[in-house]
Amino acid sequence: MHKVGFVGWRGMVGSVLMDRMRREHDFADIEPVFFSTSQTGRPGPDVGKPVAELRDAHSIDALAEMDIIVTCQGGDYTGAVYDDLRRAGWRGYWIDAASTLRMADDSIIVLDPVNDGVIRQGLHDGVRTFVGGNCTVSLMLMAIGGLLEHDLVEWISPMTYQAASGSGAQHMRELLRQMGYLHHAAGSRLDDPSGAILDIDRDVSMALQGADYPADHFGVPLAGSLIPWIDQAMSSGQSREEWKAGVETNKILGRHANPLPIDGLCVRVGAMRSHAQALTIKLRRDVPLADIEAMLGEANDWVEVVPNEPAASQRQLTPAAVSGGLDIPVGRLRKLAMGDDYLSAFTVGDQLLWGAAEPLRRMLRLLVAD
Ligand SMILES: NC(=O)C1=CN([C@@H]2O[C@H](COP(=O)(O)OP(=O)(O)OC[C@H]3O[C@@H](n4cnc5c(N)ncnc54)[C@H](OP(=O)(O)O)[C@@H]3O)[C@@H](O)[C@H]2O)C=CC1
Ligand SMILES: N[C@@H](CC(=O)OP(=O)(O)O)C(=O)O
Repeated sequence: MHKVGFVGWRGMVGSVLMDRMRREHDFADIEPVFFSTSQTGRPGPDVGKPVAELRDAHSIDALAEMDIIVTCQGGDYTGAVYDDLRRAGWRGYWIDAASTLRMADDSIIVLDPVNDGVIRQGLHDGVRTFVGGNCTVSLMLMAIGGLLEHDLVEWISPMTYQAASGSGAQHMRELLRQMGYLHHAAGSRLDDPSGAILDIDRDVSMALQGADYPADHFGVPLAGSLIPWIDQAMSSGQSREEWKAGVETNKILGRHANPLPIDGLCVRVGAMRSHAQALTIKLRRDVPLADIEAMLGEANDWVEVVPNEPAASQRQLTPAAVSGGLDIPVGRLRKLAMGDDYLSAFTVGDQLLWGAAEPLRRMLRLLVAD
């Protein structure tokens, strides 16, 4: 049985991964060993079988005993141990949620419903480092994999609406505090439907702009507003999150020689969990909408084509509808006024599942099954 070390299992992505693995009975087929950067010696989690106490996640010797390491601990941790572990001669498989190693020459970005062939070729070639993709990239590819499979895409411009959960647990808490703060600013006037809305609006606007607005983590208001920048600035004028869309998509698809142009804007909105994105897709040729819908729906077991109708869009194409599940709805499909080879799409997915934990879980299963 493979000895599998887990690091970062109690964080947000890690907890979702543990939950999925328990549900799918994945622990039955491995010998799990749990590590911590802060709680060495404490009891391990309940995974339905006895596990040893937590080991030190910074001990290269302890890590080197593993056949496979799965880490959801974050980029700083990967940066702190990965090179030392490899230099110590470790030849095991490293499966990582962090972005640190994504663009390394000797790593593969995993999203097997889209790039199973790339992953299997990599395994055959001796690749030992497998990294989950950026959440919006993975969710976009799950949604429009059908068009890419049929080589129908000339370029894509994604405009994202990313949830607070993409920034981590403390940011989710802060979003709720911000919502509560604004509700409090409106006060009991909310109970009077005939009251003057502009009075409420004035006080809420003052609260939004006031010095006491709770924004320690985001730095600026998210509830009642939005944030049109995610991650660091690049010299290209893109945010790093926007840069990832192009480079990661092309690496996932194995399109090194002939990369697809993919570029747009990434925006944080006041959704709790689950990212949405609007896509403008330039097709290589005019294809009837019914054919496009059929290709999208057949691409994998999780994508669901939503009819371009008000009620279905409002009910099914929202963060609230998909959070906690693996479904990837895609809708608002129509040809744009620019021409019949311009397609619009809107898609949403739980970024902690297909956007983070699920591709790692499936990579682990692939290694264990081999
Ligand atoms: N959030 C997201 O949507 C996505 C995140 N990722 C990537 O995944 C990695 C991990 O992200 P995320 O899960 O958000 O990180 P978290 O901050 O939720 O967890 C990381 C680690 O923090 C430590 N920790 C300290 N205090 C607590 C606490 N009170 N509860 C739980 N853990 C605590 C734990 O380590 P220990 O047990 O060692 O103390 C934990 O493993 C990052 O590289 C991120 O970029 C990738 C895709 C999406
Ligand atoms: N940056 C994403 C979450 C994330 O962690 O992305 P990455 O794994 O590419 O760093 C967000 O803020 O929504």
